[in-house]
Amino acid sequence: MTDTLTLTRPDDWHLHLRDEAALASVLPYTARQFARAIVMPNLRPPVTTAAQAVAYRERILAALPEGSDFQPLMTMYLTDNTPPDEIKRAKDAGVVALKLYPAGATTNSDAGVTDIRKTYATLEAMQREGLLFLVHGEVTDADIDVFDREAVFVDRVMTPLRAAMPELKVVFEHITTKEAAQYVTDSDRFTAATITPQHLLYNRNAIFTGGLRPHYYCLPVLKREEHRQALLKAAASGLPKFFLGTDSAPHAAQLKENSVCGAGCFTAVSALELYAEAFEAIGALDKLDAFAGHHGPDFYGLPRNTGTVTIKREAWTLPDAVPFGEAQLKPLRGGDTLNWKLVA
Ligand SMILES: NC(=O)N[C@@H](CC(=O)O)C(=O)O
Ligand SMILES: [Zn+2]
Ligand SMILES: [Zn+2]
Repeated sequence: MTDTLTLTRPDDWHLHLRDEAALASVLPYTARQFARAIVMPNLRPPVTTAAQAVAYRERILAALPEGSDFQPLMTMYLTDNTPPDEIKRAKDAGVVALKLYPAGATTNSDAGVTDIRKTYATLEAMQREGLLFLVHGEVTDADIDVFDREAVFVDRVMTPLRAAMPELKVVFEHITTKEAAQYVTDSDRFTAATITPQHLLYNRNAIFTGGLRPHYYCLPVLKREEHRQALLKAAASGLPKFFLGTDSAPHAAQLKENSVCGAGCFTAVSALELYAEAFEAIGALDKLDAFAGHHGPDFYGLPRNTGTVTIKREAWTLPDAVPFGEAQLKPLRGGDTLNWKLVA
């Protein structure tokens, strides 16, 4: 049995840091585990311009713990009206990607895209400039069952998008279904996907175990077991198109434990440990290093990190709650004992 695992220092390719006091509360957890992270732009108001992305990066750097060399990788929120000439400014400002939030699909997506064809001129500019396109892959039509929204997105949006923009690098974010896993597996080298720890560890029963469990509610929502199995297979396949993206998405506890519960699981405190648990359960710990530390930078065209981190088999209890500005934040699995621990 493996008891100590040394991994390439990993990056988180999908992360929500929020802003102000909330940012200051959650950033140290990620900066401790990861060298870099793709920072999502769904603030209120969203980060829609290069200038806003630069200002947000400054606020993140200012909130970092003393001595941290964590590097935020900035994204912008695509709208129906993002002008194509903003892409050149974005590139010059060091922005690496734009994010598609279909209007109404998830947390802070009201300003999102109503019809992707409206954005094609901007996507063409991204293809030219080499910026990546990150997609929340769910259709939002009220007549589509919530559990089918990702699979329908593959047919209605992904397939035509790939045909129209074949050399745009697209990351299908936080995939949750066998249809998405299959689509990405079969596609060419311009398409990749991130996978969260919760979608590797849980199926939709977790939301309903002994009562309604708001901390297991995120979007896209957890799916049936057959989908979880397909995601595990993809994550452990060794294919370079699948990589780590926690989608750690903090919401104050009082807004999760509420009559309307916000979507998002907060996993930043123990992200690597949760992935290790998922990979170990299928005997694939040897595949974790490339998933967490190689495939992401390779796809983004960035250098791999040179340092390492070590995780150990050691029982520890995840805190029930941590501060979140003035509020409290409940980590997924808070209060539980985890069997892997990041030690250095
Ligand atoms: N995943 C989630 O359930 N929530 C994310 C938004 C997102 O990534 O869709 C959030 O910002 O809270
Ligand atoms: Zn999303
Ligand atoms: Zn997200």
